[in-house]
Amino acid sequence: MKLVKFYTQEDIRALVNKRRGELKFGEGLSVVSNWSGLTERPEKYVLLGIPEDIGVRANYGNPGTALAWMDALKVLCNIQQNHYTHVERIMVLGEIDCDDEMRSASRLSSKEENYSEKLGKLVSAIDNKVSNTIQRVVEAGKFPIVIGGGHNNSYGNLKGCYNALQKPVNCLNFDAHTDFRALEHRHSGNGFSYAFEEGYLANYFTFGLHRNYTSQAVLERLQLHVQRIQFELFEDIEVNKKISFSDAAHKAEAFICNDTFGLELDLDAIEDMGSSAMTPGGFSITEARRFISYFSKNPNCVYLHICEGAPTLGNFKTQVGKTISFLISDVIA
Ligand SMILES: N=CN[C@@H](CCC(=O)O)C(=O)O
Repeated sequence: MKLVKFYTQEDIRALVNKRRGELKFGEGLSVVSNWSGLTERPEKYVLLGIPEDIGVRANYGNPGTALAWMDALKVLCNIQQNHYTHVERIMVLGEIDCDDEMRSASRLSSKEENYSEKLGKLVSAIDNKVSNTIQRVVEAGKFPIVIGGGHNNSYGNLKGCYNALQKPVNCLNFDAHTDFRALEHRHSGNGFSYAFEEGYLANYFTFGLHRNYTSQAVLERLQLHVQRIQFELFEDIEVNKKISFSDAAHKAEAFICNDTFGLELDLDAIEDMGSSAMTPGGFSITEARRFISYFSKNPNCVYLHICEGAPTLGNFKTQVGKTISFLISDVIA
């Protein structure tokens, strides 16, 4: 099983639009071309893409998340390299090899019997690749920045951390949805419920949950585990103003950040962002940047996953990659 397609320096340089007198980020961005030696590398952050949308399709959502990674990398390679952007802190690993699964998914007809379950099996195959890869990166003492892909990949991130660290980890999720759906076939709506059920996820906090898109069944499931699962509604933060953004963030921090945790951001939490579940009412890009910038710098944070971006679904195709690139640069700055 091939886990990762490692990128070469030439792959990265080919994405740069050179301009005389300027140094673009991609001109200084280093790559790691195999697993050996990762531990010795000086860069803390390891960038990795997951070009798949099978999890979203298996969750009856709109496809398109497979394209977010390359769009984001292209934009990142063309931001400026200067003393604020710190290219020396990050390296590119490459992408999870999803080719076989994407090919198999494209051969399935949505009309055929057990279509979603068949997609779910392909999602499980990607889960294995993601968890093995994250395990290796975390074991090397590095901080993975993972660009999805669907939110199904939260499961592989958490399992990989569990295997590397030999303990369940907490998770802080900036998201309109809990993705704590039923333990049916694997898809983008049950990454956290599966990780919780299988013991990889300890405490879980969803920041900015949309009340209109959370079923009563999910709310009751969360309530069963109130000691370990909490959320703050988007409406209470931004509409009713029952709690300020910073008080809600501090509540999440107290619940999650006193132990090892993963940080997840679903782009569908951001207003008008191209994503499977795009919303006209959500957080601003600047709020998302402030959140990720703050929490990713906590010493207990072990990875960041930015997911569900679907450039072709948005009003502004180029803005998904640019938003992801802002978020990556906020982490390393
Ligand atoms: N990861 C996203 N999950 C959401 C969104 C589904 C959708 O695409 O509409 C969910 O399952 O509710």
